[in-house]
Amino acid sequence: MAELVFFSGTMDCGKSTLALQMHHNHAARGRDGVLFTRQDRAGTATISSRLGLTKQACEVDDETDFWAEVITRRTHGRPVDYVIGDEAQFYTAAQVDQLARVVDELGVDVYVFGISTDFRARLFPGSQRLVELADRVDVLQVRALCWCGARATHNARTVGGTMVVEGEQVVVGDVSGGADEVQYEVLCRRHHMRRMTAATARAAAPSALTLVAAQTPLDV
Ligand SMILES: Nc1ncnc2c1ncn2[C@@H]1O[C@H](COP(=O)(O)OP(=O)(O)O)[C@@H](O)[C@H]1O
Ligand SMILES: Cc1cn([C@H]2C[C@H](O)[C@@H](COP(=O)(O)O)O2)c(=O)[nH]c1=O
Repeated sequence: MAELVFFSGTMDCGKSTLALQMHHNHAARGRDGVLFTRQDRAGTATISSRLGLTKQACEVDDETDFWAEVITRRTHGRPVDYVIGDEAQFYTAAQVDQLARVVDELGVDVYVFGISTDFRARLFPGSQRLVELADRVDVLQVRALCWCGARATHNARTVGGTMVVEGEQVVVGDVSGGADEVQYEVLCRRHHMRRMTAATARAAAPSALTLVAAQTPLDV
């Protein structure tokens, strides 16, 4: 039976890598798939993994109708056995409904990848709808780590290393970048709630942070 699976995790935990691996494995067995993404860091119509893989994909925007995308391809003779969607947090709730319909009425497997929560630890609308509708939510097993060594569960937005809690929900960016730029850092819940990034922890207690590197996770 076809299924809608939401593969979720923090930024930088390997979601895009897994999306491209799944595509490779299915395509290698002769299955026909369509790749989608929205606002990838590397540019329009691209799925990019920090491990270096990139693949062309269809860019999703507010007008995209996944039902129509699949029906059109099938009308033109493509079987469309599966759909892979990256950066699914940026999809609209209506688009997630379309994906569920593609699974249920067309028997297409839909595998979507994205972060669940934003820099304020609030669900993105697309992710919320996926949690509501997916047959399964799979949390990626590769652990992204907080600076303290604990499993990172939250995404912080930083400017100059300091966590910010005001701003637009969507600001495309990376976990590394120029010091003054908006960037992101993954944290455990405790340090997200305390707004304690690696830079602020280092400034507050340089020796404690050095210690953390040696004994992880540490109760700081
Ligand atoms: N130089 C590297 N060597 C080995 N693994 C790396 C390297 N750079 C990134 N990675 C791996 O790639 C992961 C990020 O993969 P990516 O698919 O881009 O993440 P996501 O889509 O979840 O943001 C990191 O968690 C790490 O495991
Ligand atoms: C937390 C958060 C993230 N984003 C953006 C930043 C990146 O462009 C993507 C996540 O990409 P990744 O492949 O999972 O690293 O989302 C955002 O716009 N708003 C946020 O709050």
